[in-house]
Amino acid sequence: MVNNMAYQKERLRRTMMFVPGNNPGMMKDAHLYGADSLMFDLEDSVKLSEKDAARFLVYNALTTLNYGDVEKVVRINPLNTEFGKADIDAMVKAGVDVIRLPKSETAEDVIEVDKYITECEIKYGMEVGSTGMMAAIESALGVINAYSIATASNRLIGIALGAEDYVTDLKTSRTPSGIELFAARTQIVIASRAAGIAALDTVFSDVNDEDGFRKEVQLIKDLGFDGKSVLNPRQIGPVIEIFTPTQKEIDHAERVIEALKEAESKGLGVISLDGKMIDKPVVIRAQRTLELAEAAGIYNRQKRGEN
Ligand SMILES: CC(=O)SCCNC(=O)CCNC(=O)[C@H](O)C(C)(C)COP(=O)(O)OP(=O)(O)OC[C@H]1O[C@@H](n2cnc3c(N)ncnc32)[C@H](O)[C@@H]1OP(=O)(O)O
Ligand SMILES: O=C([O-])CC(=O)C(=O)O
Ligand SMILES: [Mg+2]
Repeated sequence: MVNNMAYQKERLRRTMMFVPGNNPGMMKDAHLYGADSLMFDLEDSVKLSEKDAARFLVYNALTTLNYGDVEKVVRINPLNTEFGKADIDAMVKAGVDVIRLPKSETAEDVIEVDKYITECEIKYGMEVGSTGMMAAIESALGVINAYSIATASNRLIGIALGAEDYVTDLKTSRTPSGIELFAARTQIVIASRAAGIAALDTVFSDVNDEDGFRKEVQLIKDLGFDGKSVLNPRQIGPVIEIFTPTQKEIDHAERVIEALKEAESKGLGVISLDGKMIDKPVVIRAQRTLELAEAAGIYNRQKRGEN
């Protein structure tokens, strides 16, 4: 690994909205809906005859439109297609934040893309390492190799599940309970945590089924994911709502931290709050709740005397 500077790893990535790279109308307004990240797609939403035109459109969108603070991600075509290298070259040149590699199966897949990004950064006089990367895992082999994929490059900000391709590889299909994805989801979250990067869940295809969508979002939050890929602006609100700490959770987290301070002042390692034991892991979770609330703009730790 040659990169010496890594693209910003930590930031809110609750919602990453796919935007088809051949749809200028959607690209123009995509940042107005409140997604944390936009993922312009050059891969499976673009047919073969439009690959070059889509690359050109996304390049122009990235270099001429102002997407503000929204993170800009581009899903490229894999390097074993005739489009992969041209996609990387154009997106690095455009100054994209993150390149998403679909269908990552091995660490070598990631390393190959990392190396080509480095070549392009040098070619365009950019700082090596300034382009981030994420790897989508969409096959049984990818799931087996999740940890080696997640640790293959310093550029990686996260790994993601691509469930439509994954269930096809598994010779099954998606069900309302999501049982067929349980092992892959768990493996991806564990691998991402062990690697110190984010875990992003896959799309939910029925954009009109809000109840089913909410159930899935709650499930993936409980499993430990940081966020979810979404297909439609209507899916952004429910994810943000479910991933943002409630006032009750914030109040409880503050009381936990107060209880810790009290325990410390008394020279105790463990203290009870409402009859429940408060020890170090509970305090770490409370701190994370406050960090997430602060990142979501609904809490100010400094103002509340926390740090
Ligand atoms: C397995 C995979 O690889 S999945 C990844 C690839 N797939 C994609 O990228 C698909 C992205 N999503 C879409 O194309 C669409 O949202 C669909 C096809 C799912 C649904 O389309 P519609 O029912 O027409 O959407 P809907 O009526 O809710 O659109 C409302 C508005 O949101 C806009 N919009 C919808 N989806 C998106 C999007 N993904 N990005 C930006 N804008 C969008 C529409 O342009 C429309 O704008 P307007 O009111 O200014 O005309
Ligand atoms: O990455 C995603 O969520 C969409 C995708 O390509 C898949 O499900 O195969
Ligand atoms: Mg896919």
